[in-house]
Amino acid sequence: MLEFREVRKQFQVAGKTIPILDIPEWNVNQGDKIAITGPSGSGKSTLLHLISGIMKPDSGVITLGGERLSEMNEPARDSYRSAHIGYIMQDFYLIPSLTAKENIEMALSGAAKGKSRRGSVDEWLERVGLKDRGAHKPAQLSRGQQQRVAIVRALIHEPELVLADEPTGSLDWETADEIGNLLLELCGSHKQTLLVVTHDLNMAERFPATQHIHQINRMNRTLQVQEDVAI
Ligand SMILES: Nc1ncnc2c1ncn2[C@@H]1O[C@H](COP(=O)(O)OP(=O)(O)OP(=O)(O)O)[C@@H](O)[C@H]1O
Repeated sequence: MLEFREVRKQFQVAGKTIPILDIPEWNVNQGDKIAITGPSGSGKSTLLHLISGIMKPDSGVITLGGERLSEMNEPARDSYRSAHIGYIMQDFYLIPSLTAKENIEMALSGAAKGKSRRGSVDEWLERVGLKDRGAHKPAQLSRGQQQRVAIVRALIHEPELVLADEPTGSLDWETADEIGNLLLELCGSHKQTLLVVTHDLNMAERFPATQHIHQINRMNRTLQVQEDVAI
């Protein structure tokens, strides 16, 4: 469902070009559940930004669900993302002035407003243990509860692909455990593809597959060989 071919991404910083990702070939199948691990600064978030179309690669082809995402313009990538991808960001990005329910409803548009195939917003809130919290604003919720709202917002329109960037990064271990289980449970019973960037090894171990960014990124593979030699 997702293919990378000769994808390169670099950034310009203070007049210098810094290569970040160089991915010759990477394939993800529909329904795969993959934890992506790797050192800080190795390009994990950049990888998710490329997959979601938030960023474009400098060269190469990214194909998602049979569509060439890397060749779309920004509005087309944005509308592709809202229709097909659920993105759980590290800092939740809930709108502070809206209630939990209103934050979730934003992800449902047109005919789907108020209800998805897998139930109403209230049913989703109940499913994630927030039955009585729909009218609460983000500041009135704990971080774990805010993360549950962010998860429902990302999943309620039933995207084929779910991306999560450090979904347990700022949570205590017990809450992190619950959130990890919840994500796998909600995506597991459906043919949804789930890619999670995480530093949390407990979380990664729970996934059927773990891929280190070094395995995906040719440049990082070279770097790893050098590190190994240095050791
Ligand atoms: N917009 C940008 N402009 C310039 N450099 C950037 C930009 N975004 C990311 N970088 C750089 O690209 C590299 C990879 O960043 P990225 O956030 O993808 O790493 P990461 O593996 O997700 O790190 P972490 O685990 O710390 O979140 C870093 O060196 C970062 O400074």
